[in-house]
Amino acid sequence: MADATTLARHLVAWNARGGNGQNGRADVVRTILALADAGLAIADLVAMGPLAGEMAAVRGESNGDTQKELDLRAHDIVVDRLAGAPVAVVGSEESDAPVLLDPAGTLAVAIDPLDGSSNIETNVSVGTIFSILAVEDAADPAAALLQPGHRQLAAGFLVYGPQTALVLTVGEGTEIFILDKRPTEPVVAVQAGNGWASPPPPTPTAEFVRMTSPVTVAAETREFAINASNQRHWSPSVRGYIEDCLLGHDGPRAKNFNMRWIASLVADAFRILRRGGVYLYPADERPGYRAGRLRLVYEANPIAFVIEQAGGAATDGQNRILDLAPSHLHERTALVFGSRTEVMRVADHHAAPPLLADRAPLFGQRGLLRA
Ligand SMILES: O=P(O)(O)OC[C@H]1O[C@](O)(COP(=O)(O)O)[C@@H](O)[C@@H]1O
Ligand SMILES: [Mg+2]
Ligand SMILES: [Mg+2]
Repeated sequence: MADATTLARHLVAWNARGGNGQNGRADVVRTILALADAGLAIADLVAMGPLAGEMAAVRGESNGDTQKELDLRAHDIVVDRLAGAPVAVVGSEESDAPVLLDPAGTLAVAIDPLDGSSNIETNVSVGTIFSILAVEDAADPAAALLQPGHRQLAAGFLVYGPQTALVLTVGEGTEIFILDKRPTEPVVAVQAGNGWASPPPPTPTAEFVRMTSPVTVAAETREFAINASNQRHWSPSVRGYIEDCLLGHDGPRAKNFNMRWIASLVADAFRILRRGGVYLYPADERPGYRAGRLRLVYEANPIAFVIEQAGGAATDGQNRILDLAPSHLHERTALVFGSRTEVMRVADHHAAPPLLADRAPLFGQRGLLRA
């Protein structure tokens, strides 16, 4: 359920609680509103699909990933909107080097302008992930992007799905806002002789409206998310964990599990926020995947901040994501997040990897799914 509070009102109240601009909150507010504005424009583009052009057409390559038309358009929209905010630098998935903006800006933004690019042409949810950090050295603003995730001032993501949703944390819990595009009725009273033949038309709006309560990730779950087509590349720890889930009621977990994989991190994260679950994108032995697939600075860190603030957990299998020190903007990491007890169980498997051949009726030599 939504309450009447808009994103702007929510942030103005947060700023007031912090002393109205005495501690840099006003700059964070302006930056979040600029990102929300970018989200509106990207949502419109996504909704147009092929009517707006060949959004899934491959246009280039950046940091080992292909860039599609919508990736680049989303990047341009974000940089354009952030140019009017107090932002010194943007570290984007779609740009090898950080993009320098206002030299007097106090903030750095790390961004995945369009997450879930493999879904663009399929009418499945995609999104935008963002992280806001303080610039500490005005002479080298890009250094701010390499702070560990626990130093994020704010983070969140947008999902362009059946609903356009904005998930946000400023370090005081996690909130969900839903885009409300219903027109507002005019407040002008129609009186005889006032010149109005009929009421003025309703004003179109586009407001993010807050859901009533902060979101909490269920501690327990029976649902996991992993790209199972990579099973043959997984480590014994990951195989052991997934095998236990697949054995269901008859296995060591003594309960049946469901599986979901949307292949849009934002959409999988949104589902986990709403009904629990665990997401795994582990590292594996393939070239390009040995440090994982997802990016620490603009994917894992903001998702981890949002999930922790909602009571969940996020690790690389062993270490807390928010404690990792990035060495470069496009660094990859393994990522496991979601329901706390389940994330801890995955960590237990990493701490004591099972002997695969001894224990794996599904994946071992004698298994149904031979490794
Ligand atoms: O295609 P795969 O290997 O299943 O990977 C899917 C994952 O990759 C991502 O699409 C990576 O993000 P980008 O689309 O921003 O590159 C995640 O959203 C998603 O969870
Ligand atoms: Mg992404
Ligand atoms: Mg992307």
